[in-house]
Amino acid sequence: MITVAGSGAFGTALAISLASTGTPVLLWARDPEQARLMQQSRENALRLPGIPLPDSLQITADIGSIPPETPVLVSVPMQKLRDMLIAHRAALSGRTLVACCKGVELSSGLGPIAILSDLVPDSIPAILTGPSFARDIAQGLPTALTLACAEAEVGKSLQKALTTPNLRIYRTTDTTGAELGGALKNVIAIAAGAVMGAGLGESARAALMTRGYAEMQRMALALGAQPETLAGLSGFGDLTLTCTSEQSRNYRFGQSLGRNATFDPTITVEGAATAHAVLTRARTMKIDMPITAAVVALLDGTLKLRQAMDMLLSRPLKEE
Ligand SMILES: NC(=O)C1=CN([C@@H]2O[C@H](COP(=O)(O)OP(=O)(O)OC[C@H]3O[C@@H](n4cnc5c(N)ncnc54)[C@H](OP(=O)(O)O)[C@@H]3O)[C@@H](O)[C@H]2O)C=CC1
Ligand SMILES: O=C(CO)COP(=O)(O)O
Repeated sequence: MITVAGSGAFGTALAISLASTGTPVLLWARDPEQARLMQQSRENALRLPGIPLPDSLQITADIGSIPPETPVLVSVPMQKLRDMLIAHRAALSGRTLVACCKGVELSSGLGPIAILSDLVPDSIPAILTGPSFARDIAQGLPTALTLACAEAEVGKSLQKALTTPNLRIYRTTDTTGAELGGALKNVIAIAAGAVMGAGLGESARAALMTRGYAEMQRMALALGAQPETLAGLSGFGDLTLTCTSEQSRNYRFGQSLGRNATFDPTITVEGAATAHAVLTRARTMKIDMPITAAVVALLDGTLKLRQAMDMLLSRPLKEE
């Protein structure tokens, strides 16, 4: 039995994918009414409408019903992870916990692995990340993700348990690289969306993605990540997906910034809070992250898009 805690788009998609092989899967939704509706209608009409839930997928609002010692995929937005763990740590203790979120916590500057370790110290923390849209996974389209766990044997067993015919899992012990790749690419995706929304062109986007990747590497390597992890699915792979697709909420949010348009505040946009958290950390560590700084200035309204671009373009010329 595998449990997914969090019935958003990604949690539901992972639960559908795992259950599609016949594996018993429990999906926990915090809202009893939503759980009842999903169990009855066999659909997550709120987050993944139109995709049926397989028979071996059961929905519950009772987190205490998760069988002991089985792994739990924790799939809530990054800025909600702490509250969720505090509320439910008794039910989650003593097991492998796989964070399925991308970001850096604004209040602490920590990533999901450190938060899991702090709040549920008797758990084994891991992270599942990489290029994938929830709808693609739920529809059974081919997808590859990275599973990072510092305990190599636990990582191997999770890799096996989470692989399906359409979902190929690679593993690493580099949790720092995996979580930073997934967090930082969302900030660059906002910038890429802004550039495209403002009509600055695909050449500008390619430049931004490449220099954004350089920026991601500077921060991640300084924090101990392996360069191969950044070059893999969780870094370069997810950067590519998120900066080039309107399926991405971070990208669409960036587009709306570029167009000076409004964006539905209820939509999860991980890169916004993460940009602020990362810039604070970068300043303390004296790491140059001009694109992240430009995104923060756009978000805070201290620069307009054209001014942010001028700031990036007028930086001193240097070697690549
Ligand atoms: N969507 C995607 O394509 C992908 C998403 N991800 C990552 O997955 C993570 C989750 O995103 P996603 O599923 O899309 O988000 P959604 O916005 O679709 O859903 C968020 C879910 O989190 C739940 N939630 C929020 N706060 C809490 C809380 N305190 N306790 C319990 N549950 C809570 C919400 O419940 P409620 O409905 O009751 O508010 C909702 O079910 C993000 O970090 C994202 O980057 C990764 C890859 C792909
Ligand atoms: O992380 C994702 C793709 O890998 C999903 O991106 P968004 O959160 O921008 O929709």
